[in-house]
Amino acid sequence: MTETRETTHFGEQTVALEDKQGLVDKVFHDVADRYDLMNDLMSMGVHRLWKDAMVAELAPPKAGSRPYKVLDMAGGTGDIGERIVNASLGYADVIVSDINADMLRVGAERAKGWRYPGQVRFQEANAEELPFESNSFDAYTIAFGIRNVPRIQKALDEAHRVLKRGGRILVLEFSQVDVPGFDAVYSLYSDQLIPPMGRVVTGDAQPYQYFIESIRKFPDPAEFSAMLGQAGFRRVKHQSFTGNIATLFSGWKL
Ligand SMILES: C[S@@+](CC[C@H](N)C(=O)[O-])C[C@H]1O[C@@H](n2cnc3c(N)ncnc32)[C@H](O)[C@@H]1O
Repeated sequence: MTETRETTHFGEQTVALEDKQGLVDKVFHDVADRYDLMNDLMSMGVHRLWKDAMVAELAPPKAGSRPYKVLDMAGGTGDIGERIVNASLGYADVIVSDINADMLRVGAERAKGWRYPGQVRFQEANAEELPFESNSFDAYTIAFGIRNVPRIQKALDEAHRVLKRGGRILVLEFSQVDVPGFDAVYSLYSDQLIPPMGRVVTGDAQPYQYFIESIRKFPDPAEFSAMLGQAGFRRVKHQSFTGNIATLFSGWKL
């Protein structure tokens, strides 16, 4: 009898579901030290505007009678965590959590120069199995992280579990560009320029080949919104940025 193993995609490749995380971890291990520089180069700095827009949508409080706790999952080098704390003028308590210790190491180093370094904690964790108590966070954010997680639905279920009632999830992710005219230019840029740029900056084109391919495999906004609904989130909505290059999803645990 032949055993059938569950498969998924790693970029354009089909891989066993249990192998994907190791492959993803290697990608981010390889690029960790150059990750922030590459983000600026690849997006020509625009990722900063999308991240600012995400944090503006969250609008974290600047004061209150109890702590405002945020889990920034797949938080990598801490861009979102820093922005949330700054937007709250140091009031928010943020855990930047990621499965990759190298990304967190770079983040912790960067945090030494931040305005409110004491308000951000870095903690290694897998989005699929969070080591946090149920009903413990006011907000859960994840930027450009969810498409890398092998079992996306499991991660969304976990996000719902750890949020308090009344808590909010925000997911920022790349999407398929389908604006006539712009889609061809964007495809050309993604396929022809980003991997070679990755080779020059990080010494390896492969991780950036994976980044491009993984964007193409990510569910479209309607499908992903349905997954948020399946996890229990309500009032799910999304907005697109820069000709649909990125999409911000929002949902509430009611
Ligand atoms: C493209 S980076 C995004 C980093 C950061 N949020 C940002 O916007 O710059 C994706 C991150 O997802 C993390 N990641 C991948 N799989 C994960 C998982 N199962 N659990 C937690 N983090 C994961 C990677 O280690 C990586 O740091």
